Amino acid sequence: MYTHGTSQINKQGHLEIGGVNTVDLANKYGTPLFVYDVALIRERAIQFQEAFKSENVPFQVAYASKAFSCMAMFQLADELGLSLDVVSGGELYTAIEAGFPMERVHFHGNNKSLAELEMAVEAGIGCIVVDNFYELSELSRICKEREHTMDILLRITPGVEAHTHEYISTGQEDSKFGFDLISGQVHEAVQLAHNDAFLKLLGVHSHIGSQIFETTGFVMAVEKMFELIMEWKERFHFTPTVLNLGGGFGIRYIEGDTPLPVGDYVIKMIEVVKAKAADLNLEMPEIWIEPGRSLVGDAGTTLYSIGSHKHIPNVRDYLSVDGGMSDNLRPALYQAEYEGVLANRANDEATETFSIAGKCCESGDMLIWDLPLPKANHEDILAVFCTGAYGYAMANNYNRIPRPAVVFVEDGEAFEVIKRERYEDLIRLDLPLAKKVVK
Ligand SMILES: Cc1ncc(COP(=O)(O)O)c(C=O)c1O
Ligand SMILES: N[C@@H](CCCC[NH3+])C(=O)O
Repeated sequence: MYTHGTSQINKQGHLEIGGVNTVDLANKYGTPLFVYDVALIRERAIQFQEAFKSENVPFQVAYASKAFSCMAMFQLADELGLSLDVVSGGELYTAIEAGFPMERVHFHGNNKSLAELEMAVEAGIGCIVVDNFYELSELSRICKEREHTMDILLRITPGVEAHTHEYISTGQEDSKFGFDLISGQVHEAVQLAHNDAFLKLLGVHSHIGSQIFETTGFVMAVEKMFELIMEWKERFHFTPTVLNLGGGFGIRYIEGDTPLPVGDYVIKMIEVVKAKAADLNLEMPEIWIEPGRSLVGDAGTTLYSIGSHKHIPNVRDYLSVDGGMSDNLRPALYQAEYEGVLANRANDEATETFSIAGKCCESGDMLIWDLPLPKANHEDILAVFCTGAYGYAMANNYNRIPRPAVVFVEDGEAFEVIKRERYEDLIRLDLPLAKKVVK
């Protein structure tokens, strides 16, 4: 079994996470169930922060909350001294309700609504990452009306293509995100923002993509940024004090995935920024990053109850579980791959090969193809690893399947942080047909 974080197999042969028996968790909270290894989240946050501290560089590590957001997660992020990257009014609202310090909130998004911008300004958040000209002018107006000065970054698409799935690659020229560099629109944006009375332009942001295993793309993005900085210095007398290099640090989902230790990405970024700043005789800027997946991804495990088994002679064995694309859209959306074990028989030898199907009414609702497992049936619990990022966050009610519960585990204790949806929750916003349909 792939052991990571605090996961291990206990004396009964059960998968244990955070010192808690996952079979007990499944019995107590039901399945599907997301289980988060809090110690692993802490460890990752500390590794990112320590890398910056070891190089004595001013920094912010902002948790990209789109990976998994709920009030308890935001409170944990606060406790860990992380900043918070939000991309919608909903994420911001969750942060406000969680009591997250607003000065450490950064707001992203390629189409923030006017109501969202107003909400962010009124909440007094720390920074807005401006994505386009429309947002720039509307934010300027909103701040002017309120005589509120807002710190901003400009998001640029540096023209760097990350080696990852095309749906999660964001740094290339042909992208919906940010100001384009090749056409020169970024210069116009810098000039406008720098001259604005109520916007304080701190610097620039780039996010080249997600699930990245190497540092080359980040290095290229930094190099591009410094070419721009020299131009802005000369043309507009503007020198950024903040460079935000985004997130995207990869994790190991399956054997063969080769992420770097998180500190290595940071050290490499610092090395190039320091060298470039020294070369060009510029002051060292603050470096901000925004990890999502690498903070919570492999800390999450989903427990499912196994149900039906379909054996097709000489073709395949399907084992169906009580969740699927409703709690993990990634296999259907990105052909993402996962590993899993039987949580209740984690030591048993894998003698069979099963393909794990979800229960949604879609042939594409497959969680794992060809998973080696012991002979399994409806009495078993399947644990799927590394579901902590973009799992619950992208969960949905397709087929009116209620979304699972989420528990945090640490030091032998479990805390429910999101309740399981009930059927009543599914119809909470439904309204009955107002009048009889006239035929
Ligand atoms: C702007 C921005 N920052 C940070 C992230 C977090 O990425 P990841 O979860 O891969 O670290 C994303 C998502 O890809 C993003 O779009
Ligand atoms: N949701 C994606 C990543 C997109 C990240 C946001 N820009 C995933 O599961 O890999």
